[in-house]
Amino acid sequence: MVRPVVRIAPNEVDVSDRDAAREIHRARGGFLKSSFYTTAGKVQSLFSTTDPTFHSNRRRLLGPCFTEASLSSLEPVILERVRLAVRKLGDESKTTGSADVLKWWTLLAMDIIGELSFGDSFHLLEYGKASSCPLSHVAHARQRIFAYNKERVARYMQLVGTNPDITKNTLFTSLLKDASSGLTEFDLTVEAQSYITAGTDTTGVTLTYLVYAVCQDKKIQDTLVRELQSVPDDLTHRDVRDLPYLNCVVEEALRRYGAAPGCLPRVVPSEGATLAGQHLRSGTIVSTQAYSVHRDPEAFPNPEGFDPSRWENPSKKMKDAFMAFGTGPRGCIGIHLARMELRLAAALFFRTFPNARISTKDGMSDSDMEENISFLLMPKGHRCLVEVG
Ligand code: HEM
Repeated sequence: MVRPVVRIAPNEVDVSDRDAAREIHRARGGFLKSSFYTTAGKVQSLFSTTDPTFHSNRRRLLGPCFTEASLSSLEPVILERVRLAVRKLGDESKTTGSADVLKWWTLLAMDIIGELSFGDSFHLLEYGKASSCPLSHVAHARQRIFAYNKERVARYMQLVGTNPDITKNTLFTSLLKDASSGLTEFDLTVEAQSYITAGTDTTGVTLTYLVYAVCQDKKIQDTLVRELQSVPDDLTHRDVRDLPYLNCVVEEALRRYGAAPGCLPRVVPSEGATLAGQHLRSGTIVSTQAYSVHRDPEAFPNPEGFDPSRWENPSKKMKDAFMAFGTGPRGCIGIHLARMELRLAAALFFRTFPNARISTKDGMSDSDMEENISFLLMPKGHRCLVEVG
């Protein structure tokens, strides 16, 4: 029997029960983010803050920028980047015999979030790599990156100030035009930086495993390709948003390979709590993980399998157990953006390359795709080579 509450440190338990997970993450449940999220220098962002008042104020300001309606005005930018990524990986496959989808999807996600934040992409897809631009040493050069992003935010703020009508829309445009938002250049830089961190590898890696999993199963690939034949070559999000099988593939990729499967630590509130029948003292750290909840065999029979058809008619148990984007008020603000990117990129990829297959060139094998999980998921080999010809 799987135990739903397991002690993993003197003051920390892992919780894998889906109802307990909902209880921990629900609105006004009182389980705040733990100090795990506190950043060096204690600069607070929507993502990192542990203060519920700061969080609800910031979410109220930033949330409306991420609705499906707001994102639809940004779709041309996203679509242009997705088309470029698919073209570039096709070119790479033609020239070298295979293309690394992990690389291209990561550059794609970073370019998109850069352009949506600053009104200008990082142009990483044009470079074909991240190492020749100032964002290369993410772990070692936080301050340099912050200064770089601050300058880009300042440039964009100046543009909005001098020429509001012809300035490209970004995620921040409405906030900049509304002086009452009170967000400063510093605040916007902090948020943009956290979007880049939260929205790049997550989307790039999920998309990579989606391609990998579909290419592993001919029946799934054929079904998806057949459905995509109904949409035009110059497809837009409207053409693919409600495609039933594509959406099943995206949901199953998020369930099985969502790139944030690790612990989301929270603190038990002052009155203590009983979770899955276990009483926990105030201050205990409780961590849920999508990894285990997504493998609950009661909700997802044959949980290790990749089976998009399970989403054709999802049960309440499945919906309750799904937490690829977290859940509740601290759930992912980028959920609609991520789903839009996943649908567009998966659709355009399999529409353009219906015969795509995982390469065996340069020693590429399933062991490259073994799942390395810390907070995020990353394929062990840091690559996923495909042949698309
Ligand atoms: C497939 C892609 C993505 C996955 C799997 C994902 C997953 C998650 C998860 C699990 C959380 C909750 C984290 C926690 O409780 O510790 C979260 C929060 C967040 N995500 Fe995402 N994310 C994705 C894409 C994005 C994108 C594209 C953005 C771009 C802005 C983004 C921005 C954020 C932010 C700012 C938060 C914090 C929200 C808050 O606390 O109010 N994510 N995401």
